[in-house]
Amino acid sequence: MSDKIVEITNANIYQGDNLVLEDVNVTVNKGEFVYLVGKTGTGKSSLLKTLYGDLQLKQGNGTVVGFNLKEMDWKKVPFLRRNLGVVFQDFQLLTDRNVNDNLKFVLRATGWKDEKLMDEKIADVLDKVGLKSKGFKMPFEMSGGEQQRVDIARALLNSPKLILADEPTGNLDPETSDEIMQLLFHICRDYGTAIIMATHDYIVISKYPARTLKTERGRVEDNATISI
Ligand SMILES: Nc1ncnc2c1ncn2[C@@H]1O[C@H](COP(=O)(O)OP(=O)(O)OP(=O)(O)O)[C@@H](O)[C@H]1O
Repeated sequence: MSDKIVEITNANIYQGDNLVLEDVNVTVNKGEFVYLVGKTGTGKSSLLKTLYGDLQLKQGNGTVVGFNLKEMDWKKVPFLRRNLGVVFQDFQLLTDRNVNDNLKFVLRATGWKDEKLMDEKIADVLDKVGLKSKGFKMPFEMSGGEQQRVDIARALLNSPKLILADEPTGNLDPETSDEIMQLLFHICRDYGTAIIMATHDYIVISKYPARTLKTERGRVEDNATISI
């Protein structure tokens, strides 16, 4: 695979019959951190959904972590998902089981079988997000920031080259947001993981500046200047 983790060219992105984004051209390289901003309803989630195979790319071309979105047989979407990590605002942890079992559930669902290897992998990702001793906690016993760390740990399980994060600090107070941003930048810098993060939080962007894509008037503007 080249250093291009995402390459979208001349893409039109639809929700049903509605054209949401026109002539999208975006390339993201290995280890790059990219923000995705834009007013509510301008297509940030639609773009992310296209990248993780939740919305079919009908027009234009797109490659994500080596998968061709246009020619991809939809049975291959699970394979695409195994090669990228997705982090959401609302954590989406299974509430009936502890952190270890949440992570094991994902490993099993993505084809892992060896218990020892799974336990090692879980210990590794929890260590990476600073939750080494928290594997036996239930989600409801954890703060919002800790739950978001578990969500990030889950995204790291299959050593993805790309993490897509949809407003990962949306439910967090400023201090906890800061910690999550430091963690995401650390993952990006130290493991070479490309990260695309949709956000409305311009304070976060000003504190942690990076390339910014903006959805506006049906287009994606690259390296947009944003005003706070
Ligand atoms: N499942 C759907 N079916 C039909 N239209 C949809 C669907 N999801 C979103 N849309 C429409 O597509 C457009 C883009 O929505 P999208 O969720 O991508 O915007 P967004 O920028 O992510 O918004 P937000 O910041 O509120 O999350 C909106 O007009 C929305 O109403």
